[in-house]
Order: sequence, then structure tokens, then C-alpha cells
Amino acid sequence: MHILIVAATEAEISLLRESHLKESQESRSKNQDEDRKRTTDNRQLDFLITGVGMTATAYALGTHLVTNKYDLVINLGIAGSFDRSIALGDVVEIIEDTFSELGAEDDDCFLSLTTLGFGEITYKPNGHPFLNIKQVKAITVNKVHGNEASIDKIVERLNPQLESMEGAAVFYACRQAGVACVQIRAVSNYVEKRNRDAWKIGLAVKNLNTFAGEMLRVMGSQLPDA
Ligand SMILES: O=C(O)c1cccc(C(=O)CC[C@H]2O[C@@H](n3cnc4c(=O)[nH]cnc43)[C@H](O)[C@@H]2O)c1
Repeated sequence: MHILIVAATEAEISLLRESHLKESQESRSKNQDEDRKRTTDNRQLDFLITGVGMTATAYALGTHLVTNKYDLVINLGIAGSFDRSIALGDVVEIIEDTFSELGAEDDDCFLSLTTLGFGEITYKPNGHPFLNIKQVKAITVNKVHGNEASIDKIVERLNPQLESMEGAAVFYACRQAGVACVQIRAVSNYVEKRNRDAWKIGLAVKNLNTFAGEMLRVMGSQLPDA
């Protein structure tokens, strides 16, 4: 099975990459000397760092998928939560993601791209069974919410549980390329009036990488030989 891990920044997946490198080196020292190093549990893992935001992500992933074939794309990252029942550091699966800013203002009303007749704004993971963790609905934004009035407006309009700056772009690129995908995020902060001191990025990154490593081990052990 050939898997691509996609993240906006290296910092979000460096722990996973380090442990993968260690496994690969151990595997190599056991004389499994192949072009692309296969881990002990029959996975082939690649990593793609896209840069922050939907534009960078759509371009980097879209072009990568033209020349590289995968069975599964896994988008990993941290995120902000609107939902206070989700604790900081919790790891969740995004089962629906919306480009919430795509559309037009009509005075106080927002007309989505769909309402305007220009296509879809909501995307789902492509062809992969849901994971056994909390499943949430998210939005993907260019501008992180940090103002009480704008937060109230988006909650009233779409009632999202999470926001990131890349998720819907990953779902979109994978759907266009016909590749199965899954999006897993750990909550680093609540969406609120900007309060950077309250962000728990270290905890979120640690939990995200621990979860992803365990998930890959379980997936590898359930697969036939690659
Ligand atoms: O310092 C800041 O204000 C700041 C704002 C947004 C993102 C960051 C990052 O550290 C970039 C990493 C990644 O984080 C995701 N993220 C995390 N929290 C949120 C949020 O509340 N709303 C939207 N995105 C969020 C995002 O996907 C970035 O790529 C720092």
C-alpha cells in the first residue's frame, strides 16, 4: 500500500517523519534494500509539505498527484475548534469540509458559490472508511477567525466544529485525482478572539503524531504483503 502524508508545515509531522526514518533505517539494516524504503509492516510512505493555506495546498498536492500514484492520502494538521466539548489536544477526523468564504456578500447576506450557481463548496473524504475517533464537520478558511462578531456569523451560517486553512483543498485535490483520502486534525486552540497564549500547539502536534503513527502501524499489520 502506497500512502502520502500531507501537512502544511514540517513542524506538524516531524515526529512522525523521524519515527518513520528510524523504522526505515532499522529495516535497511535488516537487508531490505529497495529503491523506496519499505517499512517493516509493508507500508510505503511519502511525505508532502504544502505550505500554509488552501492555494499552496491545492497546487502542491494537485501537481504531486499528477506524477505520483497513491492508494491513500492522509492529511495531518492542527486546527482551531468552535466546539468547546472537544478538548485542546484531542484528535478528530474531518468527515466534511467547506470552503466557507467562497461566494459573495449581498449586504448582510452571504451568497455561497453554490447559491450563485458556480459549483460545490463542501467536500468529503474520498473513498476511505471512517476512523474510530470523533468525527466532525469543518470549514477551510483563508482568514483565521479571531473576532467575536465574525465567529457568531459563521456559527449561525454553517455551525462548523473545526476550522483549518487546508482541509477542503486536500479533499478537493484528492477527488479531482480520484485518490482515497482521510483528514485527521488535533485541536491546538479554540476559535475565539485572538488569544495566542492559550494555544496548545505542542500538545496537539504530539497527540496528532502519536495517533498517526499508531494508525499506520495498525493499517500496516492488516495489509497483505506489498
Ligand atoms: O499565529 C497564528 O495566528 C496562526 C494562525 C493560524 C495558523 C497558525 C499555524 O501555526 C499554522 C499551522 C496550521 O494550523 C492550522 N490552524 C491552527 N489553528 C487554526 C485556527 O484556529 N484556524 C484555522 N487554522 C488553524 C492551519 O491549518 C495552519 O495551516 C498560526
